[in-house]
Amino acid sequence: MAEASRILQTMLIPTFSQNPSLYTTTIHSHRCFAPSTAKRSSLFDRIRCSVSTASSGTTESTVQNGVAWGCDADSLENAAALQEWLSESGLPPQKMAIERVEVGERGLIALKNIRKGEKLLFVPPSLFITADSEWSCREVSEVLKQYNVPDWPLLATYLISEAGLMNSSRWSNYISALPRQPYSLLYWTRSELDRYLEASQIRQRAIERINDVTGTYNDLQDRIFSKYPDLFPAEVFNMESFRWSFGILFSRLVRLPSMDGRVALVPWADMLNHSCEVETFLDYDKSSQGVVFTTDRAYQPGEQVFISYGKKSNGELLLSYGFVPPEGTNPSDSVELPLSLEKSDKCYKEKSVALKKHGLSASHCFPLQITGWPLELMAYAYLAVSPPSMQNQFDEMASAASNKSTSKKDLRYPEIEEDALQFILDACEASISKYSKFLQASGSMDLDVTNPKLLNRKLFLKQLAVDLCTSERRMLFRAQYILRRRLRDIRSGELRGLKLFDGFMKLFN
Ligand SMILES: C[S@@+](CC[C@H](N)C(=O)[O-])C[C@H]1O[C@@H](n2cnc3c(N)ncnc32)[C@H](O)[C@@H]1O
Repeated sequence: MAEASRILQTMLIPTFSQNPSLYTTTIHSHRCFAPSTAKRSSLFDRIRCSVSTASSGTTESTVQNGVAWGCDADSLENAAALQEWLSESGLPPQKMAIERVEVGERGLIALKNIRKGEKLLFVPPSLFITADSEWSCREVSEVLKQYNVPDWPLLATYLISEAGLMNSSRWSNYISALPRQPYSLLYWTRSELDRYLEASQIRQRAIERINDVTGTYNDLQDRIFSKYPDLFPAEVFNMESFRWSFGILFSRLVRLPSMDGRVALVPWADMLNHSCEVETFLDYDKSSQGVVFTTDRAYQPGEQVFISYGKKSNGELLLSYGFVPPEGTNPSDSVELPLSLEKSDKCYKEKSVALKKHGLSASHCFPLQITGWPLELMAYAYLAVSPPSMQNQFDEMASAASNKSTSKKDLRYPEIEEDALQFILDACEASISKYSKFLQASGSMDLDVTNPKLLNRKLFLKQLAVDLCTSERRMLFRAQYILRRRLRDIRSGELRGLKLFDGFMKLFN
């Protein structure tokens, strides 16, 4: 599904930050959707439905009245009109239909028995929206061509331009069935991010993303829209419509590996929800000349059909898609652990220089998974604790800490291993206490709210944050346990060594 990181690679503004390590296109599988989960999802979904319009009631200026197009996130009427239009426009008969579902509000359910290994969908290219799609308003497209606007901002502008034309756009049925307010951290206000996601590094990623979207809009506005006010009226092309269109792109854009990684909005295919249990993903099929996916499990009539949006952590799923899978169900889940060099370190300068040479800085985040942590994190820890006498190895350590390093050998410095593990443990425990503080306080948060819509929104965001923080803290607890065990083993080994040495000295004496 949406390859969110690509926005940062193709955007207009060269200063945009990049964090490619966190976004992968590969797919993972897992089991989830136990009955209890489904029950919670439907309750949760009910809150979500009333939340999609509720943010307009917030007092914060960053979330305004939203856009005039699209529909409520669970609307089936618009979805039915979309299905009809797609059939008339060349979508072949399908084995699935759009329905209200337990997971993801609306989704595709099987109408017939679907076998494992079956190809489904067959959406023809005439029904995709890509950077080459024809614009209803030619003049707008001519202007944008002159400025070589990259794919993501171009698609965002395309969507707004077509949406602004309402029924005269060829895509009006598609746009009407899109959520009016996509679930995404783009719609969280700064104080909501600060309040609910203080413990998680996803907060910073969300802030950067919001700034990127705002920066892109400002850049387009300054360089293009303000020069052609008749073609780009402010009532249509404004920050709010860009928040919407980027929210749609982040949650629905597909990268098609078999079309040289081209990005596209694929109506109908983008009604499929994500499951951590499946690995299958959307791609262009050259033989049938359409977007398809191949099922990796069987479905009975009435069951919801899923694809995978990729190997993404719960934080990344929240960031782009606005949901957090149930705890423990996402095998690709990871938490970012922030590490920093000690400012008081005698070699702070030399270590910073070594890190800089390899594209890192004196503070860096590394992903921890329930199964362990990367070699890069250990290398960074070695560097952080190494004494001045090891100065000759700083470069080697910094190189191994950067994921650009080609040699993936497991660096070992037995003389500082204990310090390095203790350094990681301290960082884990500092993080755990932030999460615990938030999770303990979350029970008593927001009770002063009197506006029911606002209460719904706050409860919904808080629940998402609690789910995210619980899953992130769980991985930190696991790392803490492994680190403590390793340290205990090292220390008891040392103790044994010391005792042996003592005994030997006594004998000698
Ligand atoms: C590509 S769209 C899928 C169709 C969407 N449900 C709709 O009705 O338009 C992605 C959005 O679906 C929802 N979604 C997808 N998978 C989900 C899941 N496993 N749990 C909860 N929501 C999910 C999220 O709101 C996400 O932003």
